[in-house]
Amino acid sequence: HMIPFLHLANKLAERGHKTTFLLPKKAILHLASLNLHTSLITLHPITVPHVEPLPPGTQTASDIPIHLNNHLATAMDLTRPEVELIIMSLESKPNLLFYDMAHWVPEIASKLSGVQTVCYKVVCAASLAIAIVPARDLSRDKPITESDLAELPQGYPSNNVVLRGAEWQNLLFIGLEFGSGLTFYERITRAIRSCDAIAFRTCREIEGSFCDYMASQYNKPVFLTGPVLPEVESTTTTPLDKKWADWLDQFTSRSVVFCAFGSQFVLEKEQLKELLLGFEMAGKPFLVAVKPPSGCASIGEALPEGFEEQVRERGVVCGSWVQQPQILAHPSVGCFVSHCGFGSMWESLMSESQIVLVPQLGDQILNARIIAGEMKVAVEVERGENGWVSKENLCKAIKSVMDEGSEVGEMVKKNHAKWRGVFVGNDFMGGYIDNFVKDLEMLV
Ligand SMILES: O=c1ccn([C@@H]2O[C@H](COP(=O)(O)OP(=O)(O)O[C@H]3OC[C@@H](O)[C@H](O)[C@H]3O)[C@@H](O)[C@H]2O)c(=O)[nH]1
Repeated sequence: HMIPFLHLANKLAERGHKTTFLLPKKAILHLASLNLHTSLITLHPITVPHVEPLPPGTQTASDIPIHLNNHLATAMDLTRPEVELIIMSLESKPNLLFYDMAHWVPEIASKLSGVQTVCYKVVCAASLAIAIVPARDLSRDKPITESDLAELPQGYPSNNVVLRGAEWQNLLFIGLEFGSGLTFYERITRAIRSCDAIAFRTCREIEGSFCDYMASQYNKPVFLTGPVLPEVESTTTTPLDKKWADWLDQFTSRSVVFCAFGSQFVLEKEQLKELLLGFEMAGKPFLVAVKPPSGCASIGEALPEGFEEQVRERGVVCGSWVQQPQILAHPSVGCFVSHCGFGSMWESLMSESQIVLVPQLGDQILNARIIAGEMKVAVEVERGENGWVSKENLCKAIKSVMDEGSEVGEMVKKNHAKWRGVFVGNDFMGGYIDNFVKDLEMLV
């Protein structure tokens, strides 16, 4: 979630505003190149205390498997004294404090008169509206079941942007502990209830009704920042590494399939193998950048036998971080196979690639319902009954958007071009940020 906060700081800096951004040291190393206004944005380190059973040195969610995030939230809560000290010692008193899950930030703000707080949400508004609203009575003494969730909260504004059948299991985690004795539901509702304004990284054009629902549920103003993405071609952005630029350059326009699944999700080894066979089967050049699967120290251990030999001329599998926005902007890339994390969703919508979705977590499934189901700009890969994504289904989805003359491919391409025209035209993003700044000025 730190990347979109930094993108927002860049947009505020373009308009002359200063930000001090508190984040773990490791994240500073990773994100420093995204800071486009070093004179106005200070990346200030905080120390993440060790909490058992986290591996020593854990600093961010991408360091650990997702089931340990609960303990990382506890570690985050333990940074409170340091965060408070840093805020109190800033040269000039801030006007605004932005936070996400650190529900205690407004208590710090209350010690400084006239400081307003904004709870900034960088997942789709629908994912909060469907699960984390007062209309749901998810108090602790009642364990949450799939059937509790499957009943939509009263007034939820859609029958399409929903989960179906076993997909509801993906939301059961909201009833589990998420740091310092709070459930995820309690943490997020507390964080939202205590802010002065809620902000979403979304736009009215696709999520207006969900934002209105959140405003009425929490009785708070809701501000929208729009997608908040840097201009990839900008001279201030780091260019794509030569290694990848050279590799992509050898292929024809829009012929390469690129796959990435975000900063958190770790696949099972057998599922990754199956997906890789699906890429091979689709017959297009491909670049897959995913974390090594669970139980594997390196991506090499997870490759099907003889795979590297077989795909040598046209396929690469990389087990580390690549520059996703720059890769998506490369003219050889024609298809993005994505987990549909909210950041990747926006980056794919702004790109000219066809979009194939393999959503994993609850919010990603809702994002997929929005962009594949409602906007019809993407294709979601069909899963088997047990949740398995077969090589045949992945191959089918890729071919449906990449093969010349495919009706589905033509349809999503046309719809995507229409929406892309909205998002990149008429200073759409700039307009959202200008309005957001006006909203903030009214708040302070
Ligand atoms: O190799 C990579 C992988 C990812 N990235 C970048 O990392 C970001 C990933 O963000 P996403 O929101 O797509 O996905 P994450 O899985 O990391 O996010 C998390 O927060 C947002 C939620 O919607 C997701 O469900 C949650 O997993 C993107 O900006 C992407 O460009 C890289 O630059 N290189």
